[in-house]
Amino acid sequence: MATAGTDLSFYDKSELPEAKDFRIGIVVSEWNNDITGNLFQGAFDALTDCGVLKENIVRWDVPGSFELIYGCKKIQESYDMLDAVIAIGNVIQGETKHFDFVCHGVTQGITDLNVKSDIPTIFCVLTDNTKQQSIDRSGGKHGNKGAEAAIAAIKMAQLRKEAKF
Ligand SMILES: Nc1c(NC[C@H](O)[C@H](O)[C@H](O)CO)[nH]c(=O)[nH]c1=O
Ligand SMILES: CC(=O)[C@@H](O)COP(=O)(O)O
Repeated sequence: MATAGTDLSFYDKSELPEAKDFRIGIVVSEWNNDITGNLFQGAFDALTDCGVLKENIVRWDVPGSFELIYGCKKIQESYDMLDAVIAIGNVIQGETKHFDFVCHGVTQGITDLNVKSDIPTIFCVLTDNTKQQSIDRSGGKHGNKGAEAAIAAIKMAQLRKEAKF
């Protein structure tokens, strides 16, 4: 099922766990910062709407999506009590194959983090053919993928919490 026809911002709070004690790290790429800024705001607003305290959300910025890998690794090492991390980026196809390598690299890197780390890292990286597709998915007609990522972060933090017992 494609994003088209869905609302990335939709969630039902009644279906979500208590989130007031969760601590969330958010690493944001500066490339296409108009888009990533909207994704961050969507994530932040959804997290706080679902009960996460503002003081329990920490944001780090990195130059580009490829640096999300290192940033997400280091934020986990720097704050040893995080319950989930959200990686926010926006990669848009240019003239060359660089898009393919950045997207593959970020995907593999964040996958590796989820394998090696005890803290879930949520993949909130838009990999779009056009700027309009990115606009549509960061608060436009398809909603905000940042909100979707926030809900995933809460659910995975709860899964991790329950898995400890
Ligand atoms: N073209 C985009 C990039 N490119 C930069 C890389 O992510 C990386 O910062 C650079 O190769 C240095 O290591 N990054 C994006 O996030 N989005 C793009 O569209
Ligand atoms: C994803 C990228 O690095 C890309 O946007 C850069 O553009 P170009 O392929 O034209 O160099």
